[in-house]
Amino acid sequence: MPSTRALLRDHRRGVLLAVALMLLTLVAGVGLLGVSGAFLTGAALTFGVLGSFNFFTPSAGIRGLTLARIVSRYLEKLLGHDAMLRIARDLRSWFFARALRLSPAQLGRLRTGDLLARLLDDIDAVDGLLLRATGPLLALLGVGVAGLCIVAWLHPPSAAWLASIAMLLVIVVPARVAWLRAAEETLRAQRRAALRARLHELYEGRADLAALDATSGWLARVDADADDVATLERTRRRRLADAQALHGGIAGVGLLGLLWSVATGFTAGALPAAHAAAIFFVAIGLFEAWAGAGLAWQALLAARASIARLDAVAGASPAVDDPVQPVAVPAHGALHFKDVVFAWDPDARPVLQRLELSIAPGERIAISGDSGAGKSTLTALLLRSAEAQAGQVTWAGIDLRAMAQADWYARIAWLPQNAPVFAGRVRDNLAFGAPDADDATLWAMLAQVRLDGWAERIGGLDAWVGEAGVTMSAGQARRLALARALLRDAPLVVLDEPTEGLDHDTADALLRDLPELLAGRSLLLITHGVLPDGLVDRHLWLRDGQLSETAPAAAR
Ligand SMILES: Nc1ncnc2c1ncn2[C@@H]1O[C@H](COP(=O)(O)OP(=O)(O)OP(=O)(O)O)[C@@H](O)[C@H]1O
Repeated sequence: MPSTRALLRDHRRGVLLAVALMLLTLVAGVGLLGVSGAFLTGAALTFGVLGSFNFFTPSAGIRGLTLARIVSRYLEKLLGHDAMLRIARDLRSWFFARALRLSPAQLGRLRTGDLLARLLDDIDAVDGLLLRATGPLLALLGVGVAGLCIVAWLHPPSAAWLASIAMLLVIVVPARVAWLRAAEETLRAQRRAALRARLHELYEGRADLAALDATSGWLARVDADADDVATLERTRRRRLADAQALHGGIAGVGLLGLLWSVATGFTAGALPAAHAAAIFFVAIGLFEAWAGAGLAWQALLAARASIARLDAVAGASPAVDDPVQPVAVPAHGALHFKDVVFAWDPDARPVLQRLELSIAPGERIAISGDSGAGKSTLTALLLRSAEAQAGQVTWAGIDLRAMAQADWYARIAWLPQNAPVFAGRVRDNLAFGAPDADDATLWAMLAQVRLDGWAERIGGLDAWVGEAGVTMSAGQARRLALARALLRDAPLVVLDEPTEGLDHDTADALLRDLPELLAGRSLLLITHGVLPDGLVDRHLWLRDGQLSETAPAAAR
């Protein structure tokens, strides 16, 4: 799906139906006014001369138009909301899926709150584009053309006057609310996103901000952001109110002119009284309907600004893409980094420089190195969230770039540095690793990571753990994430600092148990710690972008 507009086009049938009903409602409303006006005037003028006025045709018309208006309004709301909700649903899942293709580094350039604003505010502005903006504008045009045709048929001079007033409204109203305001709408969307991002960061960092006594400073920034948004909203509302006032003024003058025009026609004998009244009331109906144009213009502008924001994320090319015809990924194999060069920034010094690494099936390797040496970068290449500028990474002799990402992930059990604990049951947190594992397997794994006592205490596999593991210690959260990774039946296990947050004895015991937990699978262990004898076959050190078997003097 290439763009937001393309997705909207997919819903055109439902939207067109709703817009047609919108038009029918407007036409019925304006027609009702015209026919009622003509009917009452005709009836009043023939009062007492029964039989000289046809009551039946207009009263049937009134009943028909009233009914048509009620039914079409009901159906318009029903179908319109249905179409809008479908668009919102599809837009959200489409945007989410498109954003997920981007690498963590690409997404990391956006603030989470900004991403959230795109997912909520911008999609809110766009899902109603067709039914709050373009649809109403088309319907207003349609009812205008229909009304003018009827008036032209009854009395051409009045139609000419009405058309001139309509032209004036078409120029004045958008000029006040919409013309040259695109940049302001973009700014408004950005400010709203900034406010949401600031609030999100306040929530996420609330404990640190409180501990540093910085909450009030942060709240002041939230207030400043909120003021910015409020100022822009006020300006927008003022413009809309101005446009409505202009509309009211022009419509008033238009109606006076029209009164004069129909009165002249009537006195000249060119226009029957009932027709004069019909023209006058049709014009009232049209002006009332056209009063909605300002809001529709504003909605159109806001939606366009939001479409640009959505497409900026959804249209971005992922740093790493799947090949057109992916190669099947063998279930077992050796992993090779061959002559790999990688820099996060093309102008910066490469983090990895002609790096060589091979892990044979079942081999266990540890990699250590100073902070910032490039250990996580190495796992990023392994996980294909970044692409090497030179050299290649292969599995069973096949370049990872020839594989579909999802197929390759099926071969890896990965424990990242900041592995999350999800709000849910203990069972849910483990099930990501092995959706089909039975309770006995889950308990056995909990015992192996020494979490069985904790799980029993809190109520077993169905006990609830709070978001981000708030009900757990850091070490428990780490072990739960480790259990999740180890439960995954994959030939290559990649553990980034598995013992971080654990006390020395627990860490040591866990590492000693690791060979048994691996059960013959390959291991790439990133660690700063001291390893028990026999855990790994080779311990490598990452320095200056290359791996060596020689430990730095400080580590010996
Ligand atoms: N997404 C990124 N964008 C730009 N630079 C990055 C990115 N990730 C890491 N770097 C840079 O690459 C270098 C290596 O970082 P990396 O995280 O791989 O080190 P590390 O060895 O894992 O460190 P630590 O032991 O502290 O986790 C650092 O200089 C870091 O600033």
